[in-house]
Amino acid sequence: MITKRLTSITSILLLTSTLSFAQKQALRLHYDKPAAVWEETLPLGNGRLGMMPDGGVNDEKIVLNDITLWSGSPQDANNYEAYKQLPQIKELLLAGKNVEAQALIDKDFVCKGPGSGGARWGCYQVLGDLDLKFDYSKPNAQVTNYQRSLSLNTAVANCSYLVDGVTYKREYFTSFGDDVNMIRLTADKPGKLNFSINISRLERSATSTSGNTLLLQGRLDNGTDGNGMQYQASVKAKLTGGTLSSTANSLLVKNATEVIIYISAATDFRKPDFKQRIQRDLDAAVKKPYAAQKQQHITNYQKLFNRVDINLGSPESTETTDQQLISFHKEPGNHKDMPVLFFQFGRYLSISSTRVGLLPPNLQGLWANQVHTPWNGDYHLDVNVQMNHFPVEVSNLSELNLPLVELVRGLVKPGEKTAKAYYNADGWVAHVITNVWGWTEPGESASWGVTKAGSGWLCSNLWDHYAFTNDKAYLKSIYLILKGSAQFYSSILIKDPKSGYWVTAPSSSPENSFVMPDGSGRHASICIGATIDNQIMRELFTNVITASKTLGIDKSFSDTLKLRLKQIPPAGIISKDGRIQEWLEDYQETDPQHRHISHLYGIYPASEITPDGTPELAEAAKKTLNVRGDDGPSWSIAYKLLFWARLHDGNRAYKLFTEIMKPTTRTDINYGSGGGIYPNLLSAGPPFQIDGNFGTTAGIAEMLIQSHAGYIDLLPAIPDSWKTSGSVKGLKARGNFTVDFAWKDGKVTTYKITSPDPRSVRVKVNGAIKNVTAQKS
Ligand SMILES: C[C@@H]1O[C@@H](O)[C@@H](O)[C@H](O)[C@@H]1O
Repeated sequence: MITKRLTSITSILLLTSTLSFAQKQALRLHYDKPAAVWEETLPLGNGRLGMMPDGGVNDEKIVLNDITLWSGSPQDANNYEAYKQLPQIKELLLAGKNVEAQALIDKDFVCKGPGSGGARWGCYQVLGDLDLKFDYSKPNAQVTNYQRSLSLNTAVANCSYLVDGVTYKREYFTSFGDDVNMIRLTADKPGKLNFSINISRLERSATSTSGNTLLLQGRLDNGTDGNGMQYQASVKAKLTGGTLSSTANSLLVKNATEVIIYISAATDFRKPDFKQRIQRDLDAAVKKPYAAQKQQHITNYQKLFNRVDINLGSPESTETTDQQLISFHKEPGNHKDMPVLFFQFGRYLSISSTRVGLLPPNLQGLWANQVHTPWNGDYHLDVNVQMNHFPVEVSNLSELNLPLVELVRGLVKPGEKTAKAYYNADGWVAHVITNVWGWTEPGESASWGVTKAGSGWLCSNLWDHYAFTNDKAYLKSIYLILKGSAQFYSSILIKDPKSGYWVTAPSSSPENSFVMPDGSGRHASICIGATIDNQIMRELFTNVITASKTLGIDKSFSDTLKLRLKQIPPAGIISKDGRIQEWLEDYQETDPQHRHISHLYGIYPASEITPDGTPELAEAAKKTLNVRGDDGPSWSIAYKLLFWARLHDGNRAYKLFTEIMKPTTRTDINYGSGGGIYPNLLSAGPPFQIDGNFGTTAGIAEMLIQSHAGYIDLLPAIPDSWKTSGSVKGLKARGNFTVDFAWKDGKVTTYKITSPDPRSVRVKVNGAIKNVTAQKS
């Protein structure tokens, strides 16, 4: 009886009042000292430009970024003779000679040239460093009242401190509106601001001034004649009081009371007129009143950020964020503010690191302080770039999936060449890594480089955007991408006489290897029909069949895929010891705790293995995860969190959240264990790698709402520590539904489901699945 009444108008009223409390949450990162290292600086960005100020009192260093700044250039490193080796490679594999097949692949079936290790492949690079050197009347005067913060509600950072009776304030934002970086400095006593402005870069740069404009210009190495991408940053300062002058390579501010610094930057990536654009943006920004610019920035940012609220019933912590992280890791149960802060920080990072019409977030989003970034700061396709987009749909930032869609669309043509060169196959393929130059070739080593799950996995992200938006026009616009990928996998399958299944060959499970079962103790990576290939094909073929039906096209191709679904291996095969096999054969792993868990792709992002639909496989998956352990780079722990959430074990998922949230300062490149979170809440591989942030954000949402199993599931994996009470506003479910709900003692008390096209929807509330009618949003 109660439940029935609760879905009426009264519940909605009840709900709305609860949520208005949530909306007032102040979400910020804050500290009581300047950043001592880059991993303590505050990330600001507007999806194209970025800056990370350290808040230094005497010397402020601000690292600048532009998401398009890449060295290297387009190249064709396909080995067009490679497909001729395929018959022999397949023969060796079917004969169980995996090591020999791998050797042949290393010889003739990888990319030509140095691949990702070469200058032509390129890497994402830092733009430069802006340095502000301050003169205070009493140089070594004591600094007091220091505070530094970043508001997630406004995407504005601040710092302030007191020196010699003068309060100095700085405000920073990367404008969502004027598309320039802006820094406003004030002193509460007239004429107290004295500092120099310098800009520099470690290499390939020239700093100069033209009038009172400071310029940093250069050209990166394209790996051929050295004349690669051009870039420029132009800096202007607007003063209240005092004087501005310039030297050959710096600006000098004397006796000012307020200074606004504007940094406009761009590259010639798809923009030959980039210099005009920089000047236009700079001139326009300098003319506008600051308060209006700041308000415009906040309004544009909040259009995305304010769509979602989460409240776990605890007030904002009073500790500084670095202290809060330490306290949380010590006593997770007592600090429910951290999951909310970390979740919303993930949404903030999505909004700040990509924008429609440009590039998706790379391994470091868009924040880099090096010329040579770890793993080239590229787009890894065997979990990393996909994980960067795991949270965007459910956390109501759907349009931020579109830059990835366009990156993938750009891989189809080069991917068709690669499919022909290596497999003489139809369709298109991409392997383990790509860059802004359209790389689809295998990598330079067989041990990791010939995994071809990347393109199929990307299609899963593309499908998700359709599943969550229900946008048929979008589906039509991506259909040929999905079809081309399905064509590739379908056309390279061979029949494995031993298992009778049709499988991919050569195949491999991302970056993992096994012990040869021939007693030689040798290790190999190359096999036939790795589990992830089978799971990706099952999901992709099913999606293409659904798309062709929805669009009323391509029936014959859809029928070939229906046949293929009967021929390829199932989503999971249970091994002798009760786990999900990573490979078609029950090989012994070389590293049972390996960071990649690719054979559980069928649980997330796919939904081929579910507790209700495939209970045995779900149990086997739990065994697999228990052996894999809870350690690894942040992305790996975040992925395990997602699996346990999909397996509906909220407490285990929460335990993994606490594992992720361990404070770290390590920055060495580490493949194995490690993980951790830096004082600025960015996630560590180590080093800094943003997929841990995004994977965890998706994981928190997955504990509160799921919609992949054919119904909307509220609180599917809520941990005990969140059960007391809480509320959510604006999370999304597949079918283009927006869901607000609240709970008490682990039970949903009220919920509201809306949609632009209201219709009946199945929802699971407190264990019961029912049909309700969504309301018009
Ligand atoms: C960027 C790198 O990508 C893969 O190689 C992962 O296995 C590593 O852990 C790292 O995340």
